[in-house]
Amino acid sequence: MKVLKFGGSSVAKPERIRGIVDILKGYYTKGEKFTVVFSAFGGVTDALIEMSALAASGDEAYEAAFDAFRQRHIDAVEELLKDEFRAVVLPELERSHEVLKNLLYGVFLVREASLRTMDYVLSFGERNSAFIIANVLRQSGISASYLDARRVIKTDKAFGSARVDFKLTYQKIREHYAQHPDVQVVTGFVASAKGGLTTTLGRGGSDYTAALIAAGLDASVIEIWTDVDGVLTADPRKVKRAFTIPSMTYAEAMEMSHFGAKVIYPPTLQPALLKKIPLYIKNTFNPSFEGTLISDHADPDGHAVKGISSISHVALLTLSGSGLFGVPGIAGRLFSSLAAAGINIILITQGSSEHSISFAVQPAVANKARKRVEEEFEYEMSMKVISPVKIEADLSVVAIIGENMRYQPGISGRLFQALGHNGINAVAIAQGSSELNVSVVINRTDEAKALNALHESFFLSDTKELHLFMIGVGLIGSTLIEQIKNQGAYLKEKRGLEVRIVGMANSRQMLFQEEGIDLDNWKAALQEKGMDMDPAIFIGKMKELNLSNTIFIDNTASAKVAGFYEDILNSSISISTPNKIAVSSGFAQYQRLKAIAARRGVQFMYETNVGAGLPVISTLNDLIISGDQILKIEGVVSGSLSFIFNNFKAGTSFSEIVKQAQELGYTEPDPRVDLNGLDVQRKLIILARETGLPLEAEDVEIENILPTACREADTVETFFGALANSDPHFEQLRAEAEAEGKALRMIAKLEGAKATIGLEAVDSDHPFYNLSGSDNMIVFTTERYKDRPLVVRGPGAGAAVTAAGVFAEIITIGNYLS
Ligand SMILES: NC(=O)c1ccc[n+]([C@@H]2O[C@H](COP(=O)([O-])OP(=O)(O)OC[C@H]3O[C@@H](n4cnc5c(N)ncnc54)[C@H](O)[C@@H]3O)[C@@H](O)[C@H]2O)c1
Ligand SMILES: N[C@@H](CCO)C(=O)O
Ligand code: NA
Repeated sequence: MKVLKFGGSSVAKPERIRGIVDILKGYYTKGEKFTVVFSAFGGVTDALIEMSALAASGDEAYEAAFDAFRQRHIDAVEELLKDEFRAVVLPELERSHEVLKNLLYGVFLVREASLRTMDYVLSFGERNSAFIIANVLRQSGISASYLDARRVIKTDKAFGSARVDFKLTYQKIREHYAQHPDVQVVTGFVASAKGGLTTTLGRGGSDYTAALIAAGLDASVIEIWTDVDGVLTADPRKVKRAFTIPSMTYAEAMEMSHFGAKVIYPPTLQPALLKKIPLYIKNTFNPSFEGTLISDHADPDGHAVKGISSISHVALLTLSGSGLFGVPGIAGRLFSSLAAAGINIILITQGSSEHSISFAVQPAVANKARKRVEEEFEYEMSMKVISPVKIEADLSVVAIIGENMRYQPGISGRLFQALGHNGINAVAIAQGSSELNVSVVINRTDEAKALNALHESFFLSDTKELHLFMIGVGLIGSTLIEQIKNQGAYLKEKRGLEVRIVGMANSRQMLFQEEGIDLDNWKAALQEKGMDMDPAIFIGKMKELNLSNTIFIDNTASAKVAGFYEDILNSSISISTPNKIAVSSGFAQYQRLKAIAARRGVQFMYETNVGAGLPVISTLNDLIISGDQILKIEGVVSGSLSFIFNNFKAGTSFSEIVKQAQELGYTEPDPRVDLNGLDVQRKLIILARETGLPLEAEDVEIENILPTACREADTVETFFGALANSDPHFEQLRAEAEAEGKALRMIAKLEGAKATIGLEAVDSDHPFYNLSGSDNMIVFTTERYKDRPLVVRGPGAGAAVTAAGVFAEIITIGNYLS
């Protein structure tokens, strides 16, 4: 025997009831034996409560509410039943409506709706629905009859939430079903007490009805039909990628429901649980879907963590002081005082130092709880051995739930890593030794981020979403976007990474789309839908969205944007940037940013600051961490200057070649930053700092090659004019070098603490002589690479290689985040 139960949402509309008839016909034609329990039509119980409340308050509007109730059921009959059935059902229904109408009139007259009266009023909801549906089933050819559960479910007289007399109930159920072999269509929720008084079973009552009948009949299975695909791994309103849990244990289901997964209310399923009757949660709107099986068996191969859940609003209270240590009875008094005040405790934690006990309650009772506890410990507080109770509000509890956690080390490590990498602070932690759930109290603003981060870490470790916020969509930025777009499918399929650009901005506009900006149309979207750009608002929005796996990308050359790094890192958001300003400004600032990133456990990456995509900074860091001593760093580190001098041959003009370098995307947004040595200086400073030298800009000697008129030009255009005037000067330098068989190279050098940048004419046997294109070449002479130095060489500027360097960092950070 199978017991099925359909909730209110499943029978809210006549067409849904037709769907149920199809499902049941399927069972029936297969010859399966079943009985089916119905809740009242969706919304009916609330309507009955409301009309009684109106009547009890003397408001005649109850009549209109009753009329609507009556009409709704008559409409359903007319829609679902043919004439011959209607002729039987309607008069019956009208008789019952007459009783309800009189009952409400009585309530109206005496201005009172007691729990006892209410139970009777509410019973009309389930009685109507089960009665109507029983007839719809008969009409469809199923041999079925209506069972008013008051005949079999027997309770005491605790109206509103009556206690079941199990022995009597099971006996009545067995007797009834023995005499009625056809399909019994049962009213959920209602029962009766001695003297035929109508009672109800309280919250989750129809599930309870189904469980009682299943237990009474030793049913093989219970199916709870609802409007979702079973129990999901997390609340789908907060975690978009939540999915159905195929199977779980009663204990797990119990834990999930404590944390607000509203699919079932497990206490009511206790009768079935005691008899180990398995339970399916099925979707009326997706009947072929497997749903969730809840049974006695832990699935040894299943996920260690079955679900992730949360309680959105809690307050944490802490009792602390020397008066707690080694004094028995403190916890007893604390919790007794709260119990006496009727305060429910959600979570408790005490460290073994016994210095403090923290417990979470609903925020609404936090002040009352504090007051009660302070009364209880008034003496100890006056003696100053216990401190006043501390309240922390605006908190949430998130929990991971699963029976198999018990057998697996590393689960809590993973939990805290996922929280930590997303910058979520654990305010308090609780785990019972049953190891069925680990609960963490966090700030409420982090709730959704925490749920998503945990969900990703435990269920989707092979697919992860990165959320990028990108300022600067010029040459490098737009190239990066193109690369992300082209590589998207590969990353998703092969690396399980879904890269979304959630925020983007140029100096004029900014755009946010939580589901990810469409990378085929980002330019138009930014222009048409973007709002006025303000970096402070951009960063504020990024923090407010508070998405898991957030990465900030700065593709500008702006000092203003770089000024926000401290704030961003402090918000536990990782950064990747080709912008050299932050790292090459004051040494103190460089150190501070590094320290903040380390403290917050986030990444601050800027490999493209030197040699663009070439592995220069990472190589240097590898040398240093492996204990090598850096003796000298020498290099051509400007891609544009390299290109310019590599291509500056007889018959060309210097200014023309600078223009070409600009057009090829090698130069800084203002090419003078390359020509005046500032860009090279920044790179040398960065390299020196990575070796541990507290180098400042003024410590670097730069040979200036740019004539004053060029340096002082107002705009980039006037600069090019001035540069053309200086062509003869550069031609003379070139010709002199060539005459000696040499080539001009702008060389940066760091030896000991001495940092210099200068234009040198190098011989044909010099390693820098043969550079071509925008090549950079960095030569590390170290204790281990002394006779033959370590060399990194290759194109050191250009949109594709630079963007690719940033892209690689995004992936590195993404891998780190999970
Ligand atoms: N070109 C290269 O080969 C190369 C190599 C390594 C590093 N870089 C660095 O990459 C960065 C970007 O270079 P690019 O060539 O793409 O520059 P670009 O001028 O083409 O683009 C800069 C972008 O930043 C935006 N921007 C500037 N200031 C802003 C502000 N205050 N707020 C918001 N947006 C702002 C602009 O609107 C534009 O979208 C620079 O820091 C550069 O040093 C470039
Ligand atoms: N303008 C820079 C880009 C790379 O940082 C260069 O020419 O090297
Ligand atoms: Na690099």
